[in-house]
Amino acid sequence: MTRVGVNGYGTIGKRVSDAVAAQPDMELVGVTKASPDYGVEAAARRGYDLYAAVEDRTDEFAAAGVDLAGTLGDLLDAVDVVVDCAPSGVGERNAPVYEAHDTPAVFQGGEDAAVADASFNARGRFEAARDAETVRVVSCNTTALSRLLAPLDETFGVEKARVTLVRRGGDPSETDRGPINDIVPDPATVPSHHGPDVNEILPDVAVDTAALKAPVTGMHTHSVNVTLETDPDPEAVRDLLADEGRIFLVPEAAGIDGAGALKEYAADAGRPRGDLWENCVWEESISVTGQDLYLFQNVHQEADVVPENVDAIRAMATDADAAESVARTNETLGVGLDSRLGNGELAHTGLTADD
Ligand SMILES: NC(=O)C1=CN([C@@H]2O[C@H](COP(=O)(O)OP(=O)(O)OC[C@H]3O[C@@H](n4cnc5c(N)ncnc54)[C@H](O)[C@@H]3O)[C@@H](O)[C@H]2O)C=CC1
Ligand SMILES: O=C(OP(=O)(O)O)[C@H](O)COP(=O)(O)O
Repeated sequence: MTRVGVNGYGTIGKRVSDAVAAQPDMELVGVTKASPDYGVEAAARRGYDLYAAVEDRTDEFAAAGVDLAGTLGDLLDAVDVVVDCAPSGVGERNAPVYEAHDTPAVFQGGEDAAVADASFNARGRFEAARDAETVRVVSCNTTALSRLLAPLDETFGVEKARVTLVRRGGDPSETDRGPINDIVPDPATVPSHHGPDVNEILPDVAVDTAALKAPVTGMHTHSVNVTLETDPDPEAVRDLLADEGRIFLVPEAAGIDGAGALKEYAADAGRPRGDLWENCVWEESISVTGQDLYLFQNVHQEADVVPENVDAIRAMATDADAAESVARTNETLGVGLDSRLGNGELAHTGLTADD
């Protein structure tokens, strides 16, 4: 049983906590909060022990009537692995604390690659995390690109990938984010961090990325062009991607035309928080002209890194190999939406079309 703590209970932390708690081979020892806000209620409802992320703020919790099991240091001493889900850049500041407690740590993609011994994606770089003291799960966009480019490279060879990322401005709960009335190159320079970050996972894949931010909160959208080393027909690409457990081919017949309908579909399928853990590749967008493949994919930024965090913990703390870990994570969370509509079964929800 791997004992896990989660430091930072925000968008990613609360999802990683639930995913860890669902694993039969992991125990969620507790989560930290930086302040006694509404997140405290969510943790309490799930029965998670609460620790203060910042020692000198324990009085705030007492004043709000919130019971604490201890502080971050107590949590670190009680776990085999801590998952840092603090805001971007704060993870780097937390790193010496983890080291002082001799606690292996998983960081998130908002941190620079240098924060950890290895960058991680289960599809491309599981073994790199084996026995590492520190691992960084790459960002949501980088995770999605790695999941897509790894099988394309293995099967058809990637000569060069060019990706334009239209990033959501902020998460739905982030009222202070933007833009609210523009589409902004972000960064205006090329490449964005995503291409070099993909190379932390797939060092031999040539990839250029350019990124913008748009006034939406639901999902990121990628416009992908990959020059392959062969010229497969679109059917072969479709079949390849359909076999990837963490890619959902959005079927044309579903009438799903954007992030709003995708999120509605996920909620209807019984997904917690309407989460889409998979890359959502628009099936009808898969086009091949000679060696050039084109497609669109959507990425639920709040969710796709969650199964990767679970696998990163397993890679660091157990002997499980990539296939075993991914299968177990997918099974326990219910990752893998069915592209065939109307088959009377809503993927992995336990619901049937009659419910
Ligand atoms: N939200 C997203 O779309 C994604 C975020 N990430 C990365 O995940 C990390 C976390 O991001 P979010 O969950 O979005 O942030 P968030 O702001 O939603 O959550 C961070 C939480 O950490 C708490 N916190 C503040 N100071 C802390 C400290 N010193 N120690 C521990 N916790 C502290 C905050 O109160 C908050 O509850 C970042 O590195 C981010 O780049 C990665 C993929 C997607
Ligand atoms: O990891 C993410 O995006 P990224 O892959 O564009 O860095 C998350 O969506 C967080 O991005 P943010 O830094 O815009 O909050």
